[in-house]
Amino acid sequence: MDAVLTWFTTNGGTIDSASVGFTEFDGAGRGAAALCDIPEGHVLFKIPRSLLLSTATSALPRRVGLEQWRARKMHRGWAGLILCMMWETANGAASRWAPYLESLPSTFDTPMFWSEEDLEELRGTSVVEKLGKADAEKDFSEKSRPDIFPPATIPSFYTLEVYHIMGSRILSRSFDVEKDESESESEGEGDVGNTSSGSTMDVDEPHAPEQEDGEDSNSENGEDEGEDEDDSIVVSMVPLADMLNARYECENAKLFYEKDALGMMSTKPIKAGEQIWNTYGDLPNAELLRRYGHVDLLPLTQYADASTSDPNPNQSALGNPGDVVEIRADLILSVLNLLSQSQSEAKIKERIDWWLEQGGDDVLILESDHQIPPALISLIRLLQLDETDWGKTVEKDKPPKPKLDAESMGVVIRVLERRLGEYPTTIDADLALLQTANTELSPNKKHALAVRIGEKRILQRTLEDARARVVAAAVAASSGNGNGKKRKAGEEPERNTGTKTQRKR
Ligand SMILES: C[S@@+](CC[C@H](N)C(=O)[O-])C[C@H]1O[C@@H](n2cnc3c(N)ncnc32)[C@H](O)[C@@H]1O
Repeated sequence: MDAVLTWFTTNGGTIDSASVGFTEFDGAGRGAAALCDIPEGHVLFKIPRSLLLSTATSALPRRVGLEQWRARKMHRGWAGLILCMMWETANGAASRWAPYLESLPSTFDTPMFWSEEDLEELRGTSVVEKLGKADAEKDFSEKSRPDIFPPATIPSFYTLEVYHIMGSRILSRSFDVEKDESESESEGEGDVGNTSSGSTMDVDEPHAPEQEDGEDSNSENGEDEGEDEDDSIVVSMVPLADMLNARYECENAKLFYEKDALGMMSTKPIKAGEQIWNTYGDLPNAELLRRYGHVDLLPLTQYADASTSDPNPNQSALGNPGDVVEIRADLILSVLNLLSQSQSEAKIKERIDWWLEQGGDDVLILESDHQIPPALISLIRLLQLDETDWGKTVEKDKPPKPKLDAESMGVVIRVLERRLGEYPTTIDADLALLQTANTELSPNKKHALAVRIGEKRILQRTLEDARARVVAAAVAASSGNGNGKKRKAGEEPERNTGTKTQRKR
């Protein structure tokens, strides 16, 4: 840490060392802490743009030749930055970033580096299919440029293993930085630095209203933005800013653009001794684990009474409030097939294509509010339409309203049941394991358990609520609902306002 801090300050970086100290945190590696009470809006440290490591600042792209660099698509995705980081490391002390690169980790707790046995613990979650290991390996072989390395350095600095290490450093530490147009034009760099947006951490305009975080990449090699790639963003390693840890909704500092530098500024008052937290976007545990190798566990009040079979409700009610469950559209299709409600394959494809063109997603997201996502209902209804109504829907150019009738509620329940069945273990078995074997479990197994339990809690509660609604609707229907109107089981009760009810009376 001392070496990197000295390098930072001797190369133009500034740290308010009366306010901020860097230290080790139990289970979270290095981080920053407040040395005195810090007010909101205070600049903790400043990183000159020249210390950012990216394809715009490394000399490698120009050395390879900008045309070649582009022709090999090194300006897209993360392959270019990975190669720059490998090359700068191979340059040893001659690299401008040598002490910084030496300070970065070379081992990671992310599932990318897990054994098959540990990965099996994540079955049912979306983590494994998003690892992008094969894509990264394909990139390594296709965009291979061993010729730019001195031959003697190849076995240690230009291997698939090092490629994965650099990819993981980018995944867990990079920032999306807007290109400084004036600077790049004056240096004649043009758009060399273009690369796809894949980082969770981003930089804000000073005092700008809170912005949505940039869309995350789904693959480790950051390649999947394709044509929508934002050419004004450069994925960059930002020394020191990448030393801040993060925790769900704890952000008290953020990186902001300044004229020739990026400034880490407090976004809230921070008390002496408190940790200084950046934000990684308050991600669900599945994504935190995939990108950063840790999970967030906070008290979840809505699950305090989580399960009657839970021997220790306090412990099991820890989790990440930002957890979600992903439901793939093909699961809905297979449920409809089972219920013999499906159209022919060609017709289904036509409707799915139309749904995607309308901006719909092929992955539906359940959140911790346990509401059935309107998009899920709308998609189910779209797939259930007869030919006449499908024709009318296309004419109207609008997907069906997310109105939950009895038929679609039946499908929703089957989809949730099937989704829950994709995990090899039940939530009660997981909670029992957490209770009985917590201290014996390896960190990987504990992390996988936290991800699984978080997702299953959401699924189970959403399913219970949906089933309760069906029962309530059936009871109301059999009693005539008090308004003379019969409802089918599962159909939503009319949400009368007090005034309406009075009028009816
Ligand atoms: C941007 S770096 C932060 C600095 C890092 N601690 C270090 O030693 O360089 C992100 C990494 O920090 C660790 N980390 C960040 N927040 C954490 C947390 N709340 N709990 C555990 N580890 C955390 C994870 O290993 C993550 O991959």
